[in-house]
Amino acid sequence: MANQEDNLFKNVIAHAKEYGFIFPSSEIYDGLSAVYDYGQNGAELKNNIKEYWWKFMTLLHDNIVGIDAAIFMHPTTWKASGHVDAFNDPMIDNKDSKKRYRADQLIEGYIEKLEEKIEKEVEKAAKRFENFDRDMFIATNGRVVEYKKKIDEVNERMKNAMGSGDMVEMKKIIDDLEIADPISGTRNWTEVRQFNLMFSTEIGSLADDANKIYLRPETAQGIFVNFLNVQKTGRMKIPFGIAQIGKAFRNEIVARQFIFRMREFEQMEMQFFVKPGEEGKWYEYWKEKRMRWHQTLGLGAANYRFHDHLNLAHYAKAACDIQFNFPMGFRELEGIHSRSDFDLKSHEKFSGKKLQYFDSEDNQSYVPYVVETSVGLDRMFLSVLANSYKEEKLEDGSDRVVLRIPAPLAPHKVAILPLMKKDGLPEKAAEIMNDLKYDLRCFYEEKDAIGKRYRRQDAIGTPYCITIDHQTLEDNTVTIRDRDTMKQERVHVKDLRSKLIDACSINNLLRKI
Ligand SMILES: Nc1ncnc2c1ncn2[C@@H]1O[C@H](COP(=O)(O)OP(=O)(O)OP(=O)(O)O)[C@@H](O)[C@H]1O
Repeated sequence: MANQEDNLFKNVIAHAKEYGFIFPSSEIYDGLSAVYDYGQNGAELKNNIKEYWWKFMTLLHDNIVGIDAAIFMHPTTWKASGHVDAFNDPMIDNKDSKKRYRADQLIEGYIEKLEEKIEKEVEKAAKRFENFDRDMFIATNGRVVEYKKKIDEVNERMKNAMGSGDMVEMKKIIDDLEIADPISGTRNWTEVRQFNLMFSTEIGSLADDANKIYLRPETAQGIFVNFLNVQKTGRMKIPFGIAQIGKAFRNEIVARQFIFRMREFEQMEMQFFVKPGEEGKWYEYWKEKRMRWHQTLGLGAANYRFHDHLNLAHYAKAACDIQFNFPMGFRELEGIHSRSDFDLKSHEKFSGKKLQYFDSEDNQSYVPYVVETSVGLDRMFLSVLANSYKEEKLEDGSDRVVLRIPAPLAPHKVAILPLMKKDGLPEKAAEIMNDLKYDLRCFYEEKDAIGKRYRRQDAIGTPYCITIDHQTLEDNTVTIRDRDTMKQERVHVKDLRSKLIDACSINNLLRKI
């Protein structure tokens, strides 16, 4: 990360704490690594993101229903899903810095550097030649062709090593590429070891292996095991989807970068069950739909891109990420996976129960194929927070920090500010608030000068401030101040509701998708 972006990210993190968005977990005991608590403003923002997702899935699609499965599941679930045997990350330690890394991420970092080199060559050439043909240049320039060859070769070696669980080969790749620890600068590495990411605990009073259960590492399996329950009781016809929002737990090897990679986090997942053979069509459909959902938020379309997976899981037909331009660069925000019938078939095998759908049109039973969309709620939160955070210099020479959070997601939609604490202004303000509070989350404040109060609302992203002054008592008008433009206009109290609801409603945002 470049220094400037690094500093900005640090400021975002500090701001999130100072203004009640995110606190380190159990902070009075010095915190717990990669675990965070959401504060009074964070919880509201998070709930609004959930609502935007949940309503998109379950209101806008009459063939998608939502469930809420338990975190604990029968331990065989995780045998069937492959997590007990294969939910591992390869870890490696540097003996000098004593830092721990994911071996695959070290190798990916090497590949990223080659990709950056290619981009630099492209940029240089684009400046030199008129009518520059990027694809032609990449296909023919000697240096770029070499870089690309190297990338393919490394990717192929890593894919094979990860696929077969060959950790000796993973270590060899790191040695061959002469990858050094960014901290110590040395290549004094340990062997690469597999590390299972699932947390386990015991159920009941006996602490022995027979009672061992796991904290779910993904919410998807709660959907798969309930597939027939939902299909039958909801009389669902294929294609249909099951959506869920819930906690997931992963003992991540390297948990840095604030809430981007946590050990306890939340996922918003939807499994879409389709007829075998139709998964390709639905995969494309969901890719497009999910991208539109993101872009409608208004954080800037250019901040999103697709990234196709080259290394597919053995059961996957296709997989891609929607990446977001986080402060540390483009990273995965959401995964879209065509998972075939792997999960349901595997649960059939391990449970001995049929998980088939009877298609009355074709008069046949089959195990449906699945297309999954899976987005991290905390990563969504980070994308909104980091993108909204702005340090601005104003015309009068002063500074302000403002969170330009999309209005429908803002923790508070409107601040109600009586200009003074006397002359009946607080009473009038309370009257206005009592009318608005059923539709819009309001923040009431009467302390300090109005300018100071505006700044505090800017810092928590409140899109509108309403000031009640003496004129309000005469003609029932108030001033509305817009967070982003800082412009103020005089509005009649009776017009407030419709004006504010229009701008702040999640339902209106959903209409734009
Ligand atoms: N440790 C984590 N902390 C926060 N969010 C996470 C974490 N792991 C996964 N997610 C979120 O859940 C989504 C779906 O999970 P999935 O298993 O596809 O992630 P993943 O491919 O393992 O992610 P990564 O490659 O970043 O570890 C991800 O796109 C991400 O938004």
